[in-house]
Amino acid sequence: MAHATHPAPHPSVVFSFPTPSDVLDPLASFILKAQKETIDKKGRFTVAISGGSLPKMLSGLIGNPAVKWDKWHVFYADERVVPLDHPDSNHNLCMTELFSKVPIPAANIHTIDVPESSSDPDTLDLEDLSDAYEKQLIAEFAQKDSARFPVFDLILLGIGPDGHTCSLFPGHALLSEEDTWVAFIDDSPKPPARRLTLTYPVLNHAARVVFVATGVEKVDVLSTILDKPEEGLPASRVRPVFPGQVYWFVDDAASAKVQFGKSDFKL
Ligand SMILES: O=C1O[C@H](COP(=O)(O)O)[C@@H](O)[C@H](O)[C@H]1O
Repeated sequence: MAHATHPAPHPSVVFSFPTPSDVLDPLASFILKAQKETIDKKGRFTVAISGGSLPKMLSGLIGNPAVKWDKWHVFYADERVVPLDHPDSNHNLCMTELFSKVPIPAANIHTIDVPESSSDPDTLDLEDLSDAYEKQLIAEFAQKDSARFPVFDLILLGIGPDGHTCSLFPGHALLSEEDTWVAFIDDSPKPPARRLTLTYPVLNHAARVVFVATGVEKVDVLSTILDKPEEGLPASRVRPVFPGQVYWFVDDAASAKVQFGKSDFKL
């Protein structure tokens, strides 16, 4: 069977700033520009968001009247299978750092189906949970366009010091997932072990993927991701199909060893 040929993905764009706090305003401005372009065209803004250090880096959006929170439709790029109010939950973290501080309608935040204060989330079936989360994505995306995979307007990701992103870990079988939109993992090398994650087919159909990484603990992995993509670390494999684009918002401590060209930030 003949396969459609796609133009090669755009090279990543890397912005580096002196300190983590210098990242906040440019990142917020970038997100606002993406929001405006998208809402002007289709009236809603679909966003996937990670946990870890990322939510705190979105503080430049808090109190900004230009953010149209009622148009945001938020999914989690990955989630730990723990109660939604558990300290390990990415939703709990995003609520604490961002969503509790802004007027986003609760219905626009799509969580996995693990009740708050659930006493034994380990009894929940991971396949059922990932299927249910995929159904939430289908409800948002599949009826609005005929694309085989959802096209997020913006995916906001972090990286671990081992090069993982979402819950896609080095050497794991999930790196080869080509079909499902949401997958589960029960052997995450970083606790907690049981997680759901968006897959590469979803990440690699996004309109924009923004990685945020700061601090000296990311310095070695960032140069491997950007300068040695042939090593195949999970974050290096995020290469959205044309016209999708990857952007990096990093600080100088994290990018100190990066040879890959950096761009001046301008909107
Ligand atoms: O476990 C996770 O780790 C990554 C990276 O976290 P960070 O604290 O080093 O930024 C995060 O992006 C992901 O959402 C989370 O589940």
